[in-house]
Amino acid sequence: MAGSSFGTIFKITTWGESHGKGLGVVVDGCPAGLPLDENDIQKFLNRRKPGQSKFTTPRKEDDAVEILSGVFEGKTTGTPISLVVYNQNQKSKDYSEIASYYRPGHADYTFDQKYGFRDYRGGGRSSGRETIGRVAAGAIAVKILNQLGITFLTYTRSIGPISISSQNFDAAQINENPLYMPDADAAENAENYLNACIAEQNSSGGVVECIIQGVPAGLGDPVFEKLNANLAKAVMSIGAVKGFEIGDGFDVAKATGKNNNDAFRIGADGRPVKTTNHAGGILGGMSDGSDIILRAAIKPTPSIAAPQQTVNKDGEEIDVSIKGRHDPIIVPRAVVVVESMAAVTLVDALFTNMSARMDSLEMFYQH
Ligand SMILES: Cc1cc2nc3c(=O)[nH]c(=O)nc-3n(C[C@H](O)[C@H](O)[C@H](O)COP(=O)(O)O)c2cc1C
Ligand SMILES: C=C(O[C@@H]1CC(C(=O)O)=C[C@@H](OP(=O)(O)O)[C@H]1O)C(=O)O
Repeated sequence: MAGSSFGTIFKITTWGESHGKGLGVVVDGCPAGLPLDENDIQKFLNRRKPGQSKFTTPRKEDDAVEILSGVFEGKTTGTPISLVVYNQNQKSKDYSEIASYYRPGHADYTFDQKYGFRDYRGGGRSSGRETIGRVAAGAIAVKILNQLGITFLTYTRSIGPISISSQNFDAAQINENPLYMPDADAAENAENYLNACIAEQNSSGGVVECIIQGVPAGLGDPVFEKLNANLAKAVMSIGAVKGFEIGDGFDVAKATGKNNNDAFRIGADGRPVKTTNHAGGILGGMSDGSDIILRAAIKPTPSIAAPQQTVNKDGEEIDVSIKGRHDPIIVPRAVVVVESMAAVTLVDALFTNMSARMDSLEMFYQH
Protein backbone atom coordinates (compact mmCIF):
# COMPACT_ATOMS: atom_id res chain seq x y z
CA MET A 1 0.00 0.00 0.00
CA ALA A 2 1.62 3.25 -1.12
CA GLY A 3 0.53 6.61 0.29
CA SER A 4 1.86 6.51 3.83
CA SER A 5 4.47 9.26 3.38
CA PHE A 6 4.06 13.05 3.37
CA GLY A 7 6.57 15.82 2.67
CA THR A 8 9.63 16.25 0.46
CA ILE A 9 12.64 17.37 2.51
CA PHE A 10 11.07 16.98 5.95
CA LYS A 11 9.35 13.67 5.25
CA ILE A 12 7.14 11.60 7.54
CA THR A 13 6.02 8.01 7.04
CA THR A 14 3.36 6.70 9.43
CA TRP A 15 2.79 2.98 9.94
CA GLY A 16 0.68 0.61 12.05
CA GLU A 17 -2.91 -0.44 12.70
CA SER A 18 -5.38 0.11 15.52
CA HIS A 19 -5.28 -3.54 16.66
CA GLY A 20 -1.80 -4.50 15.49
CA LYS A 21 1.24 -4.60 17.74
CA GLY A 22 1.86 -0.87 17.59
CA LEU A 23 1.93 2.30 15.52
CA GLY A 24 4.49 4.94 14.78
CA VAL A 25 6.31 7.18 12.39
CA VAL A 26 9.67 7.60 10.70
CA VAL A 27 10.69 11.25 10.40
CA ASP A 28 13.39 11.76 7.79
CA GLY A 29 15.03 15.12 7.12
CA CYS A 30 15.10 16.55 10.64
CA PRO A 31 18.30 18.60 10.99
CA ALA A 32 20.96 17.48 13.46
CA GLY A 33 21.29 19.35 16.73
CA LEU A 34 17.64 19.75 17.77
CA PRO A 35 17.35 18.97 21.50
CA LEU A 36 14.75 16.17 21.67
CA ASP A 37 13.56 13.65 24.23
CA GLU A 38 10.55 11.39 24.72
CA ASN A 39 8.84 13.97 26.93
CA ASP A 40 8.74 16.50 24.05
CA ILE A 41 6.77 13.98 22.02
CA GLN A 42 4.71 12.58 24.90
CA LYS A 43 3.30 16.05 25.70
CA PHE A 44 1.80 16.13 22.21
CA LEU A 45 0.56 12.54 22.29
CA ASN A 46 -1.17 13.22 25.62
CA ARG A 47 -3.31 15.90 23.96
CA ARG A 48 -4.53 13.22 21.47
CA LYS A 49 -4.70 10.04 23.53
CA PRO A 50 -7.99 8.28 24.31
CA GLY A 51 -9.78 8.34 27.65
CA GLN A 52 -9.23 12.02 28.45
CA SER A 53 -12.91 12.65 29.26
CA LYS A 54 -16.39 11.19 28.83
CA PHE A 55 -16.31 12.72 25.35
CA THR A 56 -13.54 10.44 24.11
CA THR A 57 -13.42 6.73 23.40
CA PRO A 58 -13.25 4.61 26.58
CA ARG A 59 -10.44 2.55 25.04
CA LYS A 60 -7.62 2.79 27.58
CA GLU A 61 -4.25 3.48 26.01
CA ASP A 62 -1.26 5.28 27.55
CA ASP A 63 0.18 6.00 24.11
CA ALA A 64 3.66 5.98 25.67
CA VAL A 65 6.24 6.78 23.01
CA GLU A 66 9.69 5.27 22.58
CA ILE A 67 12.42 6.83 20.43
CA LEU A 68 14.13 4.01 18.52
CA SER A 69 16.62 5.98 16.45
CA GLY A 70 17.91 9.35 15.32
CA VAL A 71 18.58 10.87 18.76
CA PHE A 72 21.90 10.67 20.62
CA GLU A 73 22.86 12.40 23.86
CA GLY A 74 19.58 14.32 23.85
CA LYS A 75 19.96 15.77 20.35
CA THR A 76 18.83 14.75 16.88
CA THR A 77 21.63 13.30 14.75
CA GLY A 78 20.25 14.17 11.30
CA THR A 79 19.40 10.51 10.63
CA PRO A 80 15.85 9.05 10.45
CA ILE A 81 13.98 9.41 13.74
CA SER A 82 11.84 6.34 14.40
CA LEU A 83 9.09 6.57 17.02
CA VAL A 84 6.85 3.76 18.30
CA VAL A 85 3.76 3.44 20.51
CA TYR A 86 2.71 -0.11 21.44
CA ASN A 87 -1.01 -0.92 21.52
CA GLN A 88 -2.13 -2.14 24.95
CA ASN A 89 -5.88 -2.38 24.95
CA GLN A 90 -7.05 -4.07 21.75
CA LYS A 91 -10.38 -5.83 22.14
CA SER A 92 -10.48 -7.33 18.73
CA LYS A 93 -13.42 -9.62 19.44
CA ASP A 94 -15.70 -6.55 19.43
CA TYR A 95 -14.95 -6.53 15.73
CA SER A 96 -15.49 -10.13 14.65
CA GLU A 97 -19.00 -9.09 13.56
CA ILE A 98 -17.91 -6.23 11.29
CA ALA A 99 -15.75 -8.57 9.25
CA SER A 100 -18.96 -9.59 7.51
CA TYR A 101 -20.55 -6.18 6.84
CA TYR A 102 -19.73 -2.61 5.97
CA ARG A 103 -20.09 0.09 8.64
CA PRO A 104 -21.82 3.14 7.17
CA GLY A 105 -19.47 6.14 7.08
CA HIS A 106 -16.34 4.06 7.72
CA ALA A 107 -13.70 2.79 5.29
CA ASP A 108 -14.73 -0.90 5.35
CA TYR A 109 -16.43 -1.01 1.93
CA THR A 110 -13.73 0.93 0.09
CA PHE A 111 -10.86 -1.08 1.64
CA ASP A 112 -12.56 -4.32 0.60
CA GLN A 113 -13.19 -3.06 -2.93
CA LYS A 114 -9.62 -1.83 -3.34
CA TYR A 115 -7.61 -4.67 -1.76
CA GLY A 116 -10.09 -7.56 -1.70
CA PHE A 117 -9.04 -8.10 1.91
CA ARG A 118 -8.95 -5.92 5.03
CA ASP A 119 -7.78 -5.86 8.61
CA TYR A 120 -11.27 -5.61 10.14
CA ARG A 121 -10.00 -5.23 13.70
CA GLY A 122 -11.11 -1.68 14.45
CA GLY A 123 -10.48 0.66 11.59
CA GLY A 124 -7.16 -1.08 10.84
CA ARG A 125 -5.00 1.35 8.92
CA SER A 126 -7.88 3.84 8.51
CA SER A 127 -8.39 4.12 12.29
CA GLY A 128 -8.05 7.46 14.02
CA ARG A 129 -5.24 5.70 15.88
CA GLU A 130 -3.04 6.14 12.81
CA THR A 131 -2.83 9.81 13.81
CA ILE A 132 -0.41 8.82 16.60
CA GLY A 133 2.38 8.90 14.00
CA ARG A 134 1.29 12.30 12.70
CA VAL A 135 1.20 13.81 16.18
CA ALA A 136 4.59 12.35 17.16
CA ALA A 137 6.08 13.89 14.00
CA GLY A 138 4.15 17.10 14.68
CA ALA A 139 5.82 17.43 18.08
CA ILE A 140 9.21 17.53 16.33
CA ALA A 141 7.98 19.96 13.66
CA VAL A 142 6.47 22.33 16.24
CA LYS A 143 9.69 22.21 18.27
CA ILE A 144 11.70 23.24 15.18
CA LEU A 145 9.25 26.05 14.39
CA ASN A 146 9.09 27.30 18.00
CA GLN A 147 12.87 27.67 17.97
CA LEU A 148 12.45 30.00 14.98
CA GLY A 149 9.70 32.05 16.69
CA ILE A 150 6.73 30.42 14.91
CA THR A 151 3.88 29.52 17.28
CA PHE A 152 0.50 27.72 17.07
CA LEU A 153 -2.86 28.36 18.67
CA THR A 154 -5.22 25.49 17.86
CA TYR A 155 -8.64 24.84 19.37
CA THR A 156 -12.20 23.69 18.82
CA ARG A 157 -14.15 26.44 17.06
CA SER A 158 -17.52 24.70 17.01
CA ILE A 159 -19.32 21.52 17.96
CA GLY A 160 -22.59 20.78 16.18
CA PRO A 161 -24.50 24.09 16.16
CA ILE A 162 -22.48 25.62 19.04
CA SER A 163 -19.67 28.03 18.09
CA ILE A 164 -17.23 30.04 20.18
CA SER A 165 -17.92 33.79 20.14
CA SER A 166 -15.27 36.42 19.44
CA GLN A 167 -16.38 38.45 22.52
CA ASN A 168 -15.79 35.48 24.85
CA PHE A 169 -12.57 34.29 23.19
CA ASP A 170 -10.04 33.42 25.90
CA ALA A 171 -7.03 31.33 24.87
CA ALA A 172 -6.40 30.44 28.53
CA GLN A 173 -9.68 28.44 28.47
CA ILE A 174 -8.48 25.99 25.81
CA ASN A 175 -6.90 23.58 28.28
CA GLU A 176 -9.55 24.20 30.95
CA ASN A 177 -12.34 22.19 29.34
CA PRO A 178 -12.37 18.71 27.80
CA LEU A 179 -13.45 20.08 24.42
CA TYR A 180 -10.47 22.46 23.99
CA MET A 181 -12.78 25.45 23.38
CA PRO A 182 -11.44 28.98 24.04
CA ASP A 183 -14.85 30.10 25.36
CA ALA A 184 -16.14 28.75 28.70
CA ASP A 185 -19.84 29.38 27.92
CA ALA A 186 -19.64 27.72 24.50
CA ALA A 187 -17.82 24.76 26.06
CA GLU A 188 -20.60 24.30 28.63
CA ASN A 189 -23.29 24.50 25.94
CA ALA A 190 -21.36 22.08 23.75
CA GLU A 191 -21.05 19.61 26.63
CA ASN A 192 -24.83 19.70 27.09
CA TYR A 193 -25.33 19.21 23.37
CA LEU A 194 -22.94 16.24 23.35
CA ASN A 195 -24.65 14.67 26.39
CA ALA A 196 -27.91 14.77 24.42
CA CYS A 197 -26.19 13.16 21.40
CA ILE A 198 -24.72 10.41 23.59
CA ALA A 199 -28.13 9.75 25.18
CA GLU A 200 -29.47 9.14 21.67
CA GLN A 201 -26.55 6.83 20.74
CA ASN A 202 -25.53 9.52 18.27
CA SER A 203 -22.35 11.50 17.53
CA SER A 204 -21.49 15.08 16.51
CA GLY A 205 -19.14 16.89 14.16
CA GLY A 206 -17.45 20.26 14.50
CA VAL A 207 -14.68 22.59 13.37
CA VAL A 208 -11.02 22.86 14.44
CA GLU A 209 -9.26 26.21 13.93
CA CYS A 210 -5.50 26.74 13.82
CA ILE A 211 -3.73 30.11 13.93
CA ILE A 212 -0.02 30.15 13.12
CA GLN A 213 1.93 33.25 14.12
CA GLY A 214 5.41 34.39 13.16
CA VAL A 215 5.62 32.79 9.70
CA PRO A 216 7.87 34.90 7.43
CA ALA A 217 6.61 35.95 3.99
CA GLY A 218 7.51 33.70 1.05
CA LEU A 219 6.98 30.08 2.19
CA GLY A 220 5.30 27.87 -0.42
CA ASP A 221 6.18 27.35 -4.08
CA PRO A 222 4.17 28.28 -7.15
CA VAL A 223 2.41 26.48 -8.75
CA PHE A 224 1.82 22.89 -7.57
CA GLU A 225 3.51 23.28 -4.20
CA LYS A 226 1.46 26.24 -2.99
CA LEU A 227 1.41 26.49 0.78
CA ASN A 228 -2.40 26.51 0.89
CA ALA A 229 -2.56 23.47 -1.42
CA ASN A 230 -0.11 21.50 0.73
CA LEU A 231 -1.84 22.52 3.96
CA ALA A 232 -5.14 21.38 2.45
CA LYS A 233 -3.66 18.00 1.51
CA ALA A 234 -2.07 17.61 4.93
CA VAL A 235 -5.28 18.37 6.80
CA MET A 236 -7.69 16.64 4.40
CA SER A 237 -5.63 13.44 4.77
CA ILE A 238 -6.72 13.18 8.42
CA GLY A 239 -9.60 10.69 8.79
CA ALA A 240 -13.05 12.30 9.17
CA VAL A 241 -11.94 15.73 7.81
CA LYS A 242 -14.47 16.73 5.16
CA GLY A 243 -13.79 20.44 4.69
CA PHE A 244 -10.82 22.80 4.71
CA GLU A 245 -10.63 26.59 4.70
CA ILE A 246 -7.92 29.25 4.68
CA GLY A 247 -8.82 32.73 5.95
CA ASP A 248 -12.39 33.60 5.02
CA GLY A 249 -12.63 30.27 3.20
CA PHE A 250 -16.05 29.52 1.72
CA ASP A 251 -17.33 32.95 2.83
CA VAL A 252 -15.30 34.60 0.02
CA ALA A 253 -18.00 33.40 -2.34
CA LYS A 254 -20.39 35.89 -0.70
CA ALA A 255 -17.86 38.76 -0.48
CA THR A 256 -16.99 41.52 -2.97
CA GLY A 257 -13.54 42.68 -4.01
CA LYS A 258 -13.92 45.84 -1.90
CA ASN A 259 -14.36 43.97 1.34
CA ASN A 260 -12.33 40.84 0.57
CA ASN A 261 -9.04 42.52 -0.40
CA ASP A 262 -6.62 43.18 2.44
CA ALA A 263 -5.21 46.71 2.11
CA PHE A 264 -1.47 47.20 2.44
CA ARG A 265 0.03 50.00 4.57
CA ILE A 266 3.56 50.66 5.82
CA GLY A 267 4.09 49.05 9.23
CA ALA A 268 6.12 50.35 12.19
CA ASP A 269 9.25 48.63 10.86
CA GLY A 270 8.90 50.34 7.46
CA ARG A 271 7.77 47.16 5.70
CA PRO A 272 4.42 46.52 3.97
CA VAL A 273 1.75 45.18 6.29
CA LYS A 274 -1.86 44.12 5.65
CA THR A 275 -4.54 45.95 7.62
CA THR A 276 -6.94 42.97 7.54
CA ASN A 277 -6.42 39.25 6.96
CA HIS A 278 -9.26 37.86 4.85
CA ALA A 279 -6.59 35.93 2.92
CA GLY A 280 -5.63 33.97 6.04
CA GLY A 281 -1.92 34.69 5.63
CA ILE A 282 -1.40 33.23 2.15
CA LEU A 283 -1.28 35.10 -1.19
CA GLY A 284 -0.40 33.40 -4.47
CA GLY A 285 0.35 30.19 -2.60
CA MET A 286 3.04 31.87 -0.46
CA SER A 287 2.87 33.01 3.15
CA ASP A 288 2.42 36.80 3.30
CA GLY A 289 3.82 37.41 6.79
CA SER A 290 0.47 37.72 8.59
CA ASP A 291 -1.11 34.98 10.71
CA ILE A 292 -1.98 31.82 8.82
CA ILE A 293 -5.55 30.89 9.72
CA LEU A 294 -6.96 27.52 8.72
CA ARG A 295 -9.99 25.45 9.62
CA ALA A 296 -10.95 21.79 9.31
CA ALA A 297 -14.56 20.56 9.29
CA ILE A 298 -14.79 17.18 10.99
CA LYS A 299 -17.69 14.84 10.48
CA PRO A 300 -19.59 13.08 13.28
CA THR A 301 -18.03 9.77 14.35
CA PRO A 302 -19.37 7.17 11.92
CA SER A 303 -19.48 4.26 14.41
CA ILE A 304 -22.64 4.85 16.45
CA ALA A 305 -24.68 2.42 18.53
CA ALA A 306 -28.02 3.58 17.08
CA PRO A 307 -29.54 1.15 14.53
CA GLN A 308 -28.43 1.75 10.93
CA GLN A 309 -29.00 0.12 7.57
CA THR A 310 -26.18 -1.53 5.63
CA VAL A 311 -25.32 -4.59 3.56
CA ASN A 312 -23.22 -7.65 4.34
CA LYS A 313 -20.71 -9.47 2.16
CA ASP A 314 -23.38 -12.00 1.17
CA GLY A 315 -25.25 -9.17 -0.53
CA GLU A 316 -28.04 -9.00 2.08
CA GLU A 317 -29.56 -5.80 3.45
CA ILE A 318 -29.25 -5.81 7.23
CA ASP A 319 -29.75 -3.55 10.27
CA VAL A 320 -26.73 -3.05 12.51
CA SER A 321 -25.85 -1.41 15.80
CA ILE A 322 -22.09 -0.80 15.99
CA LYS A 323 -20.30 -2.22 19.03
CA GLY A 324 -16.84 -1.29 20.31
CA ARG A 325 -15.41 1.78 21.99
CA HIS A 326 -15.85 4.94 19.99
CA ASP A 327 -15.43 8.69 20.30
CA PRO A 328 -18.85 10.38 20.53
CA ILE A 329 -17.02 13.36 19.00
CA ILE A 330 -13.70 13.31 17.14
CA VAL A 331 -13.11 17.09 17.16
CA PRO A 332 -11.30 17.61 20.52
CA ARG A 333 -8.93 14.74 19.77
CA ALA A 334 -8.29 16.08 16.28
CA VAL A 335 -7.13 19.51 17.51
CA VAL A 336 -3.52 18.42 18.00
CA VAL A 337 -3.65 16.32 14.82
CA VAL A 338 -4.55 19.37 12.72
CA GLU A 339 -1.79 21.40 14.42
CA SER A 340 0.71 18.60 13.78
CA MET A 341 -0.09 18.26 10.08
CA ALA A 342 0.10 22.05 9.63
CA ALA A 343 3.49 22.08 11.39
CA VAL A 344 4.91 19.25 9.28
CA THR A 345 3.79 21.10 6.13
CA LEU A 346 5.36 24.37 7.27
CA VAL A 347 8.71 22.80 8.18
CA ASP A 348 8.84 21.16 4.75
CA ALA A 349 8.00 24.51 3.08
CA LEU A 350 10.63 26.28 5.18
CA PHE A 351 13.36 23.79 4.27
CA THR A 352 12.38 23.88 0.59
CA ASN A 353 12.50 27.69 0.71
CA MET A 354 16.18 27.60 1.62
CA SER A 355 16.95 26.86 -2.03
CA ALA A 356 14.72 29.65 -3.39
CA ARG A 357 17.36 32.33 -3.94
CA MET A 358 21.09 32.87 -4.22
CA ASP A 359 21.31 34.98 -1.01
CA SER A 360 20.45 31.97 1.18
CA LEU A 361 23.18 29.93 -0.49
CA GLU A 362 25.69 32.77 -0.34
CA MET A 363 24.98 33.30 3.38
CA PHE A 364 25.80 29.63 3.90
CA TYR A 365 29.14 29.95 2.12
CA GLN A 366 30.29 33.15 3.92
CA HIS A 367 33.04 31.90 6.21
C1 LIG B 1 -8.51 11.25 16.23
C2 LIG B 1 -9.58 10.46 15.51
C3 LIG B 1 -10.41 9.63 16.23
C4 LIG B 1 -11.41 8.89 15.59
N1 LIG B 1 -12.23 8.09 16.34
C5 LIG B 1 -13.17 7.34 15.72
C6 LIG B 1 -13.98 6.42 16.45
O1 LIG B 1 -13.87 6.30 17.67
N2 LIG B 1 -14.88 5.69 15.77
C7 LIG B 1 -15.05 5.81 14.42
O2 LIG B 1 -15.88 5.14 13.86
N3 LIG B 1 -14.33 6.68 13.70
C8 LIG B 1 -13.38 7.44 14.32
N4 LIG B 1 -12.60 8.28 13.56
C9 LIG B 1 -12.93 8.51 12.14
C10 LIG B 1 -12.68 7.35 11.23
O3 LIG B 1 -11.40 6.84 11.40
C11 LIG B 1 -12.93 7.81 9.78
O4 LIG B 1 -14.16 8.45 9.69
C12 LIG B 1 -12.91 6.63 8.83
O5 LIG B 1 -11.59 6.15 8.71
C13 LIG B 1 -13.44 6.95 7.43
O6 LIG B 1 -12.68 7.94 6.82
P1 LIG B 1 -13.32 9.32 6.30
O7 LIG B 1 -14.24 9.80 7.37
O8 LIG B 1 -12.13 10.24 6.13
O9 LIG B 1 -14.04 9.03 5.03
C14 LIG B 1 -11.58 9.01 14.19
C15 LIG B 1 -10.72 9.85 13.46
C16 LIG B 1 -9.74 10.58 14.11
C17 LIG B 1 -8.85 11.48 13.30
C1 LIG C 1 -8.24 4.24 20.20
C2 LIG C 1 -8.36 5.33 19.47
O1 LIG C 1 -9.48 5.73 18.82
C3 LIG C 1 -10.12 4.76 18.07
C4 LIG C 1 -10.42 5.33 16.71
C5 LIG C 1 -11.34 4.48 15.95
C6 LIG C 1 -11.50 4.72 14.51
O2 LIG C 1 -12.25 3.92 13.88
O3 LIG C 1 -10.97 5.68 13.95
C7 LIG C 1 -12.09 3.51 16.57
C8 LIG C 1 -11.89 3.17 17.99
O4 LIG C 1 -10.86 2.24 18.18
P1 LIG C 1 -10.86 0.78 17.72
O5 LIG C 1 -9.82 0.71 16.65
O6 LIG C 1 -10.52 -0.03 18.95
O7 LIG C 1 -12.22 0.54 17.22
C9 LIG C 1 -11.41 4.34 18.76
O8 LIG C 1 -11.22 3.97 20.08
C10 LIG C 1 -7.25 6.24 19.26
O9 LIG C 1 -7.39 7.10 18.37
O10 LIG C 1 -6.26 6.15 19.97
